Amino acid sequence: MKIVKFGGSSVANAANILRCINIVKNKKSPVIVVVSALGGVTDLLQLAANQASKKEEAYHENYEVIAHRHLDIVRELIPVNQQAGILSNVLRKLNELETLLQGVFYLGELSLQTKDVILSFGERLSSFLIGEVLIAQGENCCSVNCRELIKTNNRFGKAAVNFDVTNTIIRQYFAKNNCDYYIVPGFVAESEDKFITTLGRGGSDYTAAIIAAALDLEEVEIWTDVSGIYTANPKMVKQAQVIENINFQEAMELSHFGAKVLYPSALEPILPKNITMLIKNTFDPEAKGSVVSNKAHNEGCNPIRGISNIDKIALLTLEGLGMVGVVGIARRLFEVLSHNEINVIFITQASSEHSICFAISEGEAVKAERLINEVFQFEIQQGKVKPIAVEFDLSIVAIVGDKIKGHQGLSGKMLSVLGRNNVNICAIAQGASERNISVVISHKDVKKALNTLHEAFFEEAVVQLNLFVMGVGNVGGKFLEQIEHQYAYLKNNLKINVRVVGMANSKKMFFNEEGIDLTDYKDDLASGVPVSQEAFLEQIKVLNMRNSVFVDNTANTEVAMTYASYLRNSIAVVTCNKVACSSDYAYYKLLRDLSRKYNAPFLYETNVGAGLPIIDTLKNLVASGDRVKEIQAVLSGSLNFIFNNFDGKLPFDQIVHQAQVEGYTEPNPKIDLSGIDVLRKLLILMRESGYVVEEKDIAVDSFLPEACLKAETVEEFYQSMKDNAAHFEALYNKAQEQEARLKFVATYKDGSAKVGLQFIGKEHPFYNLEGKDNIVLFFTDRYQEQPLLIKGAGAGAAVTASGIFADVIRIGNKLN
Ligand SMILES: NC(=O)C1=CN([C@@H]2O[C@H](COP(=O)(O)OP(=O)(O)OC[C@H]3O[C@@H](n4cnc5c(N)ncnc54)[C@H](O)[C@@H]3O)[C@@H](O)[C@H]2O)C=CC1
Ligand SMILES: N[C@@H](CC=O)C(=O)O
Repeated sequence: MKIVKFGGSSVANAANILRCINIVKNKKSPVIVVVSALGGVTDLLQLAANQASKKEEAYHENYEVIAHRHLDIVRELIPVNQQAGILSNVLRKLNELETLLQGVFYLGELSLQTKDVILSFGERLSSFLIGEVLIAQGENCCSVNCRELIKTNNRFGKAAVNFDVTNTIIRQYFAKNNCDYYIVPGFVAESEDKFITTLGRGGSDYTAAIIAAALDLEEVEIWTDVSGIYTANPKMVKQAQVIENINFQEAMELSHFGAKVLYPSALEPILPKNITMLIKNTFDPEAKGSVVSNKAHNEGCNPIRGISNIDKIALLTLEGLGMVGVVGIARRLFEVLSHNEINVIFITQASSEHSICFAISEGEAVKAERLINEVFQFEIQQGKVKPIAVEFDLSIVAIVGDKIKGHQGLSGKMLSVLGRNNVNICAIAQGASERNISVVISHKDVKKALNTLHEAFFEEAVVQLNLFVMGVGNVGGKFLEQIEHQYAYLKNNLKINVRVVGMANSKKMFFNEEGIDLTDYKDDLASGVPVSQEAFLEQIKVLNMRNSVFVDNTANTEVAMTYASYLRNSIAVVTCNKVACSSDYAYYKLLRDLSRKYNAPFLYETNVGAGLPIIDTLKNLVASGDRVKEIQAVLSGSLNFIFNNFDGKLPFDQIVHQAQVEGYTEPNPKIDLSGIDVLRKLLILMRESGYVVEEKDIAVDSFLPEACLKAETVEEFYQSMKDNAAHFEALYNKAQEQEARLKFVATYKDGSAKVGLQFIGKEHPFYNLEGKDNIVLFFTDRYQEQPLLIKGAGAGAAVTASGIFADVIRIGNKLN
């Protein structure tokens, strides 16, 4: 004999019922088929009953929906010539239901006992219909009256089964009947006083388990709408996988903590008898499913079997100095909850006994608050205990596994991955069984927490980075191109999965939680919504994704001023925009402090020398105790390019334009030519060397004529260069006369810093600096005679983008 149980979604409509019948008929008979109510009907019955008890006429509309759903199934699945008798039976049951609801409406009262009768109609109707469909198909099928089979006490709503009586009745029933199929309504039972009772949440699974245990069957099949118990809720975690084998305790723990595939009560009868439970998908019968058994599973070495969550939780804290060492506080607290049937999901108590903290379902929090404050009224008046504190909008997330107890560092790992992603933990508990570690967190963080933990415990090999890219121009565009090109390499070789989730330019912003397709992001971006810095950050906060990185590829001050908000939300910042690090020292310091405080990387390697490893090298020098005493550098790729190419033949402004077209200048080339860009870079190098300096501490010796300096727009700037062509020619000629080359040099020595154009002679190491190259010489305590020298291409979209890319990979490597 076999036993299978179909959940509500499996029997939600005619098509699904036929699927179930197909599954059943593929099994060797006899088969006991336990069914739930049609999907959604129990909720509708509950709603209608509540509405009726509040004298809301709307209950009738819900009743009508219930009636039609069942009548439709008769019409769709029973041949017309056989419908009459079945329809009249269904209508009789529906009339009974309607009369009951009317009674509740007139009385304005709904007892638990009446509610059980109303709810029982769901399973009674579904089982009757499914039995009749099988009979109509010519099968030898018995419809079992579950009230005769399962006997309980009178605790309506969640009756306790009398196993002695029930087991005997079940054995006798199946011994004396000889059907191929037995259709049993789940969830419903009868008290010894002959009242209808129900078995509580997950009652149909429980019914199947009770029958399987009574008959000593080998296995119970639970057919549902998912392919088994997953490592996490697959609706929240895309990478969740089915757990093919799991033991009873782990399954119990996971289901207690919200894995809704089965309810812990369903395991109780089968656990002592070692009956296996198989969880299968009605909509994918070929999928393997999950086997729940009493076997220990040692395959692999992952001590965590799954991660689950319970939402809509409230956390209540009773605290006060008057609690310390006083016997009976906990008893009084939990007694009042128990007397009022308030289920406690999670408890933790500080060893100081100064407070007890526990979690219950949010819907019961207001009632619990009132009851507890009444119980402790005296202590509260005396100031010994504070009125109970209630926090709403919380969830519990638990990691579960039998082998947790044998592994060190799992709670540390759990807390650190959550902390790194800015998930605040309100309370922590590790069950005495050490089979789970659970934390209470804000509901808004649940998805992120589940994904982060899943990544850490199940996908350790690959870390996911979620990028939000501001600025997709010259540099930003190349950056996206490089990501697209390197995506597979990063995933396969570095185990970093880079996904661009949001992007913006100065007009529009666009988000796609699944990752933007970088092959044609331009259309997506054009279809986006108007950008604002606040809205961009807000959307990132709403998405609340793990390992989020904000990448600034603009030259914009407003954008630079948002970094603090990102870091405060534990969102890493990578930037090639020099404005933030060269603004007030206080802001630069704040950003570095926030980065440390919120464990959110703040990386800006490309601020000096584009893709050259200048800042990282400097950081390492300083961190290892070296001291920078002198800096000599050519830090402008565009100016180096311009003076290398200006030979007095082509006008100066045309060479500048060429540098801009090649992508070496700032969006506004005046920033380069006025020396501001180089000043910013020197300022950043000095700050990275440990000096507290401001912009005003660096002297700028500009080579631009007054008119160029006064130009307000890019067009005006070009015009002014054209107008002053003679000035630039004169500079060139003077250099020629001195057999020198023009280089825009940045220097720092003995507390004095300056930037300006210099005539560099042949003997100088800067003389042969080619194209758009940069060079920097660091004279330090350790590099006294021979400076540390870094040289190479210092401007250009591709090299800059690769510098930004390197910063992003640094973040990924740190997480891996
Ligand atoms: N070109 C180079 O060699 C190097 C450039 N950089 C830096 O790269 C940054 C970008 O330079 P390019 O790509 O050449 O500039 P670009 O002008 O080509 O691109 C700037 C992008 O930022 C966007 N943007 C501007 N203001 C914005 C705002 N308020 N909100 C949203 N988006 C905004 C623009 O729409 C555009 O997509 C600059 O900060 C520059 O200093 C750094 C190192 C080297
Ligand atoms: N405009 C800059 C580019 C890099 O910062 C330069 O010319 O060096």
